[in-house]
Amino acid sequence: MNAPNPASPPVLQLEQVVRHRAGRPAVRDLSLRLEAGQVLGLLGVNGAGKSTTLAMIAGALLPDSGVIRLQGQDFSEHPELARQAIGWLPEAAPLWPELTVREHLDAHGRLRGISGANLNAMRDAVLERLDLKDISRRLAGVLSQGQRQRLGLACALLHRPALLVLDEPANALDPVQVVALRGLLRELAANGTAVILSTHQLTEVTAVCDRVAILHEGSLRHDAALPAEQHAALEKTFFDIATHRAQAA
Ligand SMILES: Nc1ncnc2c1ncn2[C@@H]1O[C@H](COP(=O)(O)OP(=O)(O)OP(=O)(O)O)[C@@H](O)[C@H]1O
Repeated sequence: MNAPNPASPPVLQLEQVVRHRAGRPAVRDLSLRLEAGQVLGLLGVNGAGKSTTLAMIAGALLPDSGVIRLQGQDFSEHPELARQAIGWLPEAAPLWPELTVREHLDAHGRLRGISGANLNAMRDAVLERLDLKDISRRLAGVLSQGQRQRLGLACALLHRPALLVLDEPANALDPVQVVALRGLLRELAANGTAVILSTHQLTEVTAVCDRVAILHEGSLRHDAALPAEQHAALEKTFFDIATHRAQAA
């Protein structure tokens, strides 16, 4: 996908980020960078630290130490950056059951200072792109799991963020929607959006990611480009790390 531009800072940069949860290290000394147009797959066994990492990137959790930069700016000094530059889909899409699909998108837009004709255009674009047009007046409380997931994605995408942070985005999607999601992520990347997605599905990573990072016990054990000829090797790399057969990369 897009080659890094040496003149502009990376969209996302983590420097030696540490985070404890319930007194135990959940993320240890994590350094990572992501350029515009890259799609990074974040892998790891249950409890490896993926969701904790994504929540810190999205600004929902603070690191204990280390720095997170967004487009070159220290996140902790510019917390408002998250709202403008990041679209986040957490593990379970946070929805209000009593609001309609359309009202969710309007609320997300207004939170980001978007209104009027702009908001209408942006809302209609994501309703169309996420195949939500026919159910736009339905309450979130009666949506199926896959529809909820698509609404969560639509909320994350509405304001056209520079960085999309997706925790298990294919969860609950049917095979047709999984393929549509792959196409959407490729299209966003081609237009310069940086994407980081956590998943347990190695097939999702080989289908859309051009880089893969593997966390194990909170530490980054692998971070490399994923050219098509290495797709078959990913399974071995993952299992070597997950079963402690590999040394730290
Ligand atoms: N809310 C929480 N309170 C306390 N500890 C937590 C909390 N959330 C996660 N942890 C702990 O932090 C560590 C990392 O968890 P995290 O959810 O980031 O892993 P994960 O890789 O996303 O796992 P999974 O694949 O199961 O979603 C685990 O040891 C987990 O038990």
